[in-house]
Amino acid sequence: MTAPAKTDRQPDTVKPGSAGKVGVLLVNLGTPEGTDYWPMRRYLSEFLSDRRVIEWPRIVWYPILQGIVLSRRPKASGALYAKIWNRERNESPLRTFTRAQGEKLAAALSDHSNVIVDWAMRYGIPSIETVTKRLMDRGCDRILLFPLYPQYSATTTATVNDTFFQALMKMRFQPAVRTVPAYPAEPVYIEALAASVERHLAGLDFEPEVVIASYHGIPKSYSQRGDPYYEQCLTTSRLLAERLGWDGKKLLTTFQSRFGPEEWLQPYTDETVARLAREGVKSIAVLNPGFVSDCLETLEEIAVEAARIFHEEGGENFSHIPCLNDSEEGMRVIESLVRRELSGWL
Ligand SMILES: C=CC1=C(C)c2cc3[nH]c(cc4nc(cc5[nH]c(cc1n2)c(C)c5CCC(=O)O)C(CCC(=O)O)=C4C)c(C)c3C=C
Ligand SMILES: [Fe+2]
Ligand SMILES: [Fe+2]
Repeated sequence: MTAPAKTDRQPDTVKPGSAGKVGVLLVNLGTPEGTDYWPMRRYLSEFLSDRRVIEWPRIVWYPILQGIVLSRRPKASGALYAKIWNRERNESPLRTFTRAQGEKLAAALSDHSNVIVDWAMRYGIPSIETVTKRLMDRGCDRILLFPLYPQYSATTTATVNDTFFQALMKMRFQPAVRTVPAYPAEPVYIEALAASVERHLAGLDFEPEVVIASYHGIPKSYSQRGDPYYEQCLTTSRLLAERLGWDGKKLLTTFQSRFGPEEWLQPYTDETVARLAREGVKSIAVLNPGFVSDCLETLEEIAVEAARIFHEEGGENFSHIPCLNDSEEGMRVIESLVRRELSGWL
């Protein structure tokens, strides 16, 4: 009898499939590790080097990024992050909420012992690659990737997907994958937004004359070249207004957080807030339907800065309506989308 032939084939280091588990990977934008110059610079550098975010030719953009933006912005942005920092945990609110969403989703799916939930950040840590490998090391041979953006944009959803697939490109033995699509018109999302607005307004001691749905902006040129983000924001606002029984004068749609010299989606939130106050509107409320979690852009730019502008221009009552975060309604949205997209895998 001859001995079996020796082979030089080695098993892959990462072995999906050993336990037949299903991973759910929640991904949000990202956040700095601290508010000082260097952590801020590292974060902004990774973020603003992303070609999905800044589409300018590298030969034009890199000298501006390295020479101007990364010498000034880390300090300025760091001071803003410091205003909203979660000092108890020494981290940004975006990280705190994303972790809570992961933990609550894991608890909600505990009826399925083969599901593992984890979370990652597109910029900063934990990175998508690290957490994808961790899920596979824990036995996941299937992964559902959930970019936490209700409206699709190449600047957000696509760059999360790209980064996930880039991590997979390095693997010989890949897991099976699915991605959760954007959900601008999902009834469970519209209902959650409406319920959160109704509850928040019921707790105020004033009735806002106008409510603003303020979304993060993108350059107008991206929209003109086919990014569906603008239309998806308008869809969410239209369905929310219909559900609340409001007309287009009661619920306005605006865009915030513009960056750089280009024109961004309009109308701008800061200009709208100032105009309303100058026109004699005394009471407004602002919600951020495009943000799954409260973060710098909602807690500072809206709840602090937009409120300051409104008061400075003669407005009297301003209220920021929190994002869905890890609230019961917010978790209902995340859980129901995950359950739907896992169908056939559970
Ligand atoms: C420079 C271009 C930017 C584009 C395009 C952009 C799109 C975009 N961003 C979000 C969500 C978030 N952005 C956040 C912060 C943030 N965004 C930009 C720039 C662009 N965003 C910068 C430079 C920063 C950092 C802060 C600053 O220096 O101003 C955040 C908050 C992160 C946190 O830790 O709190 C979120 C969330 C969306 C949804 C979007 C396009 C649809
Ligand atoms: Fe942004
Ligand atoms: Fe901002």
